[in-house]
Amino acid sequence: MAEFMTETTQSEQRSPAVPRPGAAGDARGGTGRPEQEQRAPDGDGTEPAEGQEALALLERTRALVDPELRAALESLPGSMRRIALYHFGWQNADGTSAAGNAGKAIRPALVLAAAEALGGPAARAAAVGAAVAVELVHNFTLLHDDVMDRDTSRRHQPTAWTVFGDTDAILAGDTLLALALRLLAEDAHPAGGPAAARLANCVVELCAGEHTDTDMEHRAPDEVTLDEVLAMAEAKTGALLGCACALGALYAGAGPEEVAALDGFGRQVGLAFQLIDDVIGIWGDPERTGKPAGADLAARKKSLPVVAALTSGTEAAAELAELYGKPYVAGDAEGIARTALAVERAGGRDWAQAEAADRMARVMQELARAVPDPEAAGGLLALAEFVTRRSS
Ligand SMILES: CC(C)=CCC/C(C)=C/CC/C(C)=C/COP(=O)(O)OP(=O)(O)O
Repeated sequence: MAEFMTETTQSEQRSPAVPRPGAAGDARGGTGRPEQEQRAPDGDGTEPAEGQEALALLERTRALVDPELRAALESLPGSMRRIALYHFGWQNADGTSAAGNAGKAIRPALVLAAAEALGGPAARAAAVGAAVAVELVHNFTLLHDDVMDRDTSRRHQPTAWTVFGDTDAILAGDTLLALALRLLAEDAHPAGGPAAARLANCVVELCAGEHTDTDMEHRAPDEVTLDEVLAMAEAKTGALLGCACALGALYAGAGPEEVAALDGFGRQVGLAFQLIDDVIGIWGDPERTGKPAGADLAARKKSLPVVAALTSGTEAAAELAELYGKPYVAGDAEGIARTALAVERAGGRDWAQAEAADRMARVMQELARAVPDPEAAGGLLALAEFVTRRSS
């Protein structure tokens, strides 16, 4: 399977490589498992045994979703198709074909696993178009997010805006969003219409979450509360994972209560996912993540571990607030290392890991409510564990 990545590499002016703090090992998931067990799969034979089920699901998802995804992209006008195929790694910038790294496929895997959990293989087959739609929306957000954050690399290749320019990358993102909604609106399955409406609502929530995220960058360090940043993470990341599960439920013919329960499950998975993403963003190994550790600190992002640290009332919190109060100076790797250490000393890292573990406990509760049969719930559980165990 393609290499596993989370976020992107930011512009070098904003994001130096960060020496890792003395006590800090690789980014850890919130499950409290030893680092070796939490390593994301990378094809070097170190995958934990319990991650194999998720890996197999992700691979099967790519096999089911990619043909429809590619067909949808092929239907686009040439100008947009070129950028989209480049973004998914299926074409080089000059239009020649490429092997591709289209991402982990976590969201479409959740759609298919939710559909199968409630409706068996027939529901899973019916939900492939919805899985494609969710993956298109996810990639719309990535294209736009890279422009906004000036990130220069994603999935080990230059971001679309660095190759085609801001305008074209934004338009390609808009096109993917429209394509996603068209796919659902044109689906003859009775769930198509409700799924389109649900996905559209989710995009509204995502945009509001992203707005809060960027807005927080400009607010003083002592102005942002932990509740606010948790709500932001739920909107920015949890909403789409929740929606993915809800769409799977809709295609299984589930009623409103089951759909809501699956949405709740996906949101908790999404929060755990973002907590780990934020930990990786500070202490992750750049070799594995493909982005220099500390990029979020350089951008003065109010990520979850940072806000936990800032609101801890510790001496290190005051030091962190002072560091965050000053703009990042390009190339100041030592300053970033001090900032990471302050977050850690103020308890931000421990908090994020404990919170991710807590979210996983809620994930289990939500899952038991949504899919009482443990055997049917197996795929969803494997995916939930996978996202909190990853280190890239
Ligand atoms: C409206 C707007 C611009 C919203 C932005 C929302 C946004 C980008 C949230 C971050 C979510 C996230 C951690 C993505 C990486 O997903 P992944 O690691 O699953 O990516 P992959 O597909 O490369 O595997």
